[in-house]
Amino acid sequence: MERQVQRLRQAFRSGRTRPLRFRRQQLEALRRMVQEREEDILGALARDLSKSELNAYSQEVITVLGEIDFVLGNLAEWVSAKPVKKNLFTLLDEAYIQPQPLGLVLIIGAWNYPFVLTMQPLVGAIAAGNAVIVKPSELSENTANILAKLLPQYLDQDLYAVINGGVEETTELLKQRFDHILYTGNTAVGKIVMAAAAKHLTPVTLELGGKSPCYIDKDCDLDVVCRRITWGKFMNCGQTCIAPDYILCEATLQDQIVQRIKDTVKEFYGENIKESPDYERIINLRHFKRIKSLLEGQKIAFGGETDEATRYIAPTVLTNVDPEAKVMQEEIFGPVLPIVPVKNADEAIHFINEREKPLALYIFSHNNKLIKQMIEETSSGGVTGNDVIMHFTLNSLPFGGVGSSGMGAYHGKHTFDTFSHQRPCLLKSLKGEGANKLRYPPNSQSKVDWAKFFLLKQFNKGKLGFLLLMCVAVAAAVFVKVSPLSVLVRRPFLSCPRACQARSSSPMLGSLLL
Ligand SMILES: NC(=O)c1ccc[n+]([C@@H]2O[C@H](COP(=O)([O-])OP(=O)(O)OC[C@H]3O[C@@H](n4cnc5c(N)ncnc54)[C@H](O)[C@@H]3O)[C@@H](O)[C@H]2O)c1
Ligand SMILES: CCCCCCCCCCCCCCCCCC=O
Repeated sequence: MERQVQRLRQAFRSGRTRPLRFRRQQLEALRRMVQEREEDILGALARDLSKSELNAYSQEVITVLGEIDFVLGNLAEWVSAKPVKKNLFTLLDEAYIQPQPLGLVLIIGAWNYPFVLTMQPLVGAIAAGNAVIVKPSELSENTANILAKLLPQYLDQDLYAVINGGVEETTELLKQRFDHILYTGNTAVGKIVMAAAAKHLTPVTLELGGKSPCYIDKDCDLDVVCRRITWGKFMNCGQTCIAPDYILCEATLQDQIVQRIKDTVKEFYGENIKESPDYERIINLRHFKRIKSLLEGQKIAFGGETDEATRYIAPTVLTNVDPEAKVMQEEIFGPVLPIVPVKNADEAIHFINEREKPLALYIFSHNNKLIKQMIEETSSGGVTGNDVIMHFTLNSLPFGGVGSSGMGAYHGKHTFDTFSHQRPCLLKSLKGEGANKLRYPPNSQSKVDWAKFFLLKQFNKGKLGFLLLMCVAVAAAVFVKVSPLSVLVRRPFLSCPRACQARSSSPMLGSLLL
């Protein structure tokens, strides 16, 4: 593994990833891979998660293709130097920010959306000019294997690699030095990743999880609210990082919510949910048993059916759930939706703020002021008002967590920035040395006074006008001193009373002028 890491790092040092043309070529090749091998990719997702081709395409493949197109359309602008505002000391200099690749980066993916959660970060890492190692989750082994097979067929093998494996291999990999690690997975492992990265001072982006609350205000259209919640909660059999984990609402709304979700489940998945191609399965027996155990002692309003042989758990809603119940102590990450009654929005805000910062927060209300108040008075990785999940799909929004739900963010240009060093550049001339006398020893009160004048923002309009005039004078003085045309202007300028006045007010400034 160490040799593989060194090989990629050497390839990065060749500088091959820096030209825009190369990066575009690799992204176009990645797009070709997704298009040409769509069947293989969809087949792997079906075997891993029982995802239908339509769901796998609309939830994962389309996101990756859209990201590639978006990045290709903007990359030339992103990689360009960005001129910045200057101050009086740098007026004649060139000042800009140059985005540069970090080097060799590591992307560790999770199993629930195994294609998009590895490929979407990869798009940005390539766009930023890095060499990349992708470590897919071993739990979605079919997708991991197809990535290991396909990526080398399309991308530069010296610069982009897939390393498969589980805890042991990932632990070994984390001993290596990377220039950035983007990890997607649970919070406990996120801490392991961060600890390993700290040994090399490697920056990390941690895309973690948590219990995403969903507050339903009494002033809303419950039919619409319950449709949207049903869609986002039971997509991928509830195995979505930003699925609404639990509902907070007034107790009087519970029965209406239960009935509407029940009706919507029937509309979405039919009478026999098990037969629906749109309803997936739990990833493995461990998670199946974990989720099933959360039902113990709970009042099941509807659902609750399970089948261990096929790892099926029916869409399930629990009512009057005790905040201390087991189902409220861990991220559910499955098709179980607890309802926890609260008196009002204020109590909901208090409930949310008493717990770890979630990855997402959802608020449903006709009252936009209330939605803004809840956003203002809580914290979460992201928010969607009057819907769920959808902030994930807008790549102008940085997608990430806060607190125990993660750090850093990606999607769109945010991925490019995550995998870039924004290098500040100031290019000066060797001319105009006179102006530097102000900063050279020996220091003096007048130098400090001038420094304060030039650098502190205590100007008033009069001072600013005088200052600009002085700048013109300094520029003219420099011109007079250095330009061959000075013979045409020296005589009148030298007789200028202001230059003499300035010289008397400060020997420093005077010497700058002449
Ligand atoms: N924020 C996001 O974008 C996002 C997306 C998907 C999932 N998630 C979160 O991920 C969690 C579910 O994923 P998961 O953790 O079950 O996925 P997982 O089991 O696939 O683990 C994620 C990655 O961590 C590696 N890993 C696991 N244990 C490790 C260890 N001890 N040392 C080193 N590496 C290890 C795995 O090999 C895998 O590549 C949930 O909390 C979910 O909310 C977050
Ligand atoms: C006509 C087709 C309609 C297209 C549907 C548009 C919305 C699709 C949204 C899918 C989003 C998938 C969520 C992935 C979350 C991954 C991170 C957490 O696990």
